[in-house]
Amino acid sequence: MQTEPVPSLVGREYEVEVGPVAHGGHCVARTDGGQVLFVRHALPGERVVARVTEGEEGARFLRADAVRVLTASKDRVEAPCPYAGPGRCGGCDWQHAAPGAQRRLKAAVVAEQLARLAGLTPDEAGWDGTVAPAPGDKVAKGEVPAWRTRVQYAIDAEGRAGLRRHRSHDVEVIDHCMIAAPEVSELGVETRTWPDMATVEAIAATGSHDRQVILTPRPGGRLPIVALDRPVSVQRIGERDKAVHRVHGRPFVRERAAGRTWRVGDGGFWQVHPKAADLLVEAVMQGLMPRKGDMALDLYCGVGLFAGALAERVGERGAVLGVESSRRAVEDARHNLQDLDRVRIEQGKVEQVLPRTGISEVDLVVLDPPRAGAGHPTVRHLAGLAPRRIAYVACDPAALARDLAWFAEEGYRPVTLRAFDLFPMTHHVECVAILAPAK
Ligand SMILES: C[S@@+](CC[C@H](N)C(=O)[O-])C[C@H]1O[C@@H](n2cnc3c(N)ncnc32)[C@H](O)[C@@H]1O
Repeated sequence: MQTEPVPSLVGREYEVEVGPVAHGGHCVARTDGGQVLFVRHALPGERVVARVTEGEEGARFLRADAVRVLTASKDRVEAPCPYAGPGRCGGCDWQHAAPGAQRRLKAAVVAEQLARLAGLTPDEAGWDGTVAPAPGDKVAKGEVPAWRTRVQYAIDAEGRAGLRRHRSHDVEVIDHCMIAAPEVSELGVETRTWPDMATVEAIAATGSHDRQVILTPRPGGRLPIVALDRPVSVQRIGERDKAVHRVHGRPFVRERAAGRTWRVGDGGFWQVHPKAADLLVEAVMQGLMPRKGDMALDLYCGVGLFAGALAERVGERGAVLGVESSRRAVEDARHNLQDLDRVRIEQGKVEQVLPRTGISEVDLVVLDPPRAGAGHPTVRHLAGLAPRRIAYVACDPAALARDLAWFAEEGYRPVTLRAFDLFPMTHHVECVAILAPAK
């Protein structure tokens, strides 16, 4: 039996009242017929014409862009970036919101996720309900902090650099990204052509003069001849094997944070905002209050940032075990922390490594998982180790809230929660929750 195709609603326009902001940065609205719309480029309380970008009749929800604002929110500003707006660059989704409003929207999302997925009010989570700007970021209306120390440019068919459009492979060609750090813009990726490249990533390390450009050729692309305006390290990722070939310079950058230098190789995780690493280490250490002789875990440790800060505090009698799945990051972590005898780094997935360590008790845990969160088995295992405190660093408030619900089941509750705006002009937010036994 043949089924009728469901009619697409792409391109259909609806005049709607815009409701609250949701996880993912869009606002929620409803059509007269009751269908839910996730609207980008809108703000809560506005009346807009929303044009559907994805979805069909009867779908659980439709995605849409606000293409005309009929009644504007007082939080609306003219987008400072010429590439922002419906159908344009997918990088910044909140260029049209005043900086203070962006942080209030992020706070609303965190509060909603905590309530819905963990059953916690801000008070119960030990949170003052605010999102703090990163130190030194411009926060006045119309000002844009240039915070991105790592930018991955997509290259179009004509070899021009740009950024991807929202939920699309199309490239919005740009001549300047306003949120890119000046040291990234100075690399000149946007001002030259890259005929055989699929992506070009530009990295400007914080606190050192290291710069790196990582080239990923199109299938069959030539080994590029790279003549950038300044000497930088250039890598080329092999098309088939994903192996990295050094074209020029070093295969890593050195970042400075928490009083140490960190080697970070290609593809290795490092916080993008230049103030983030220091800020998060400070928040984690303030919350954990490590003591001499403590045994600590740094899970999802990357190149060893929190393990290093912990090791210096737990001293000779203490010990730190870091766990990280990326082989390259583990090599870097071991290199970065080689002067600290009491640190060990295990390579593998946290959920697999933890059960086989044989450790039955720890004092402190740092947990900094990717967007998916840690998950119930890891949370259960950690609670079984009876730590005095756990610091959970979260780039996704939904994953944090889900894991907090598991922690509650296992007898741990948040004592403090802080939220930071480490991704201005976008909907992303970073949280640090400190957990302790509920008693
Ligand atoms: C958000 S980063 C945190 C890195 C580090 N804590 C930092 O601040 O620089 C998450 C890290 O977890 C690693 N990772 C992802 N899934 C993992 C897993 N299942 N087990 C262990 N590490 C994992 C990633 O390679 C990445 O380095």
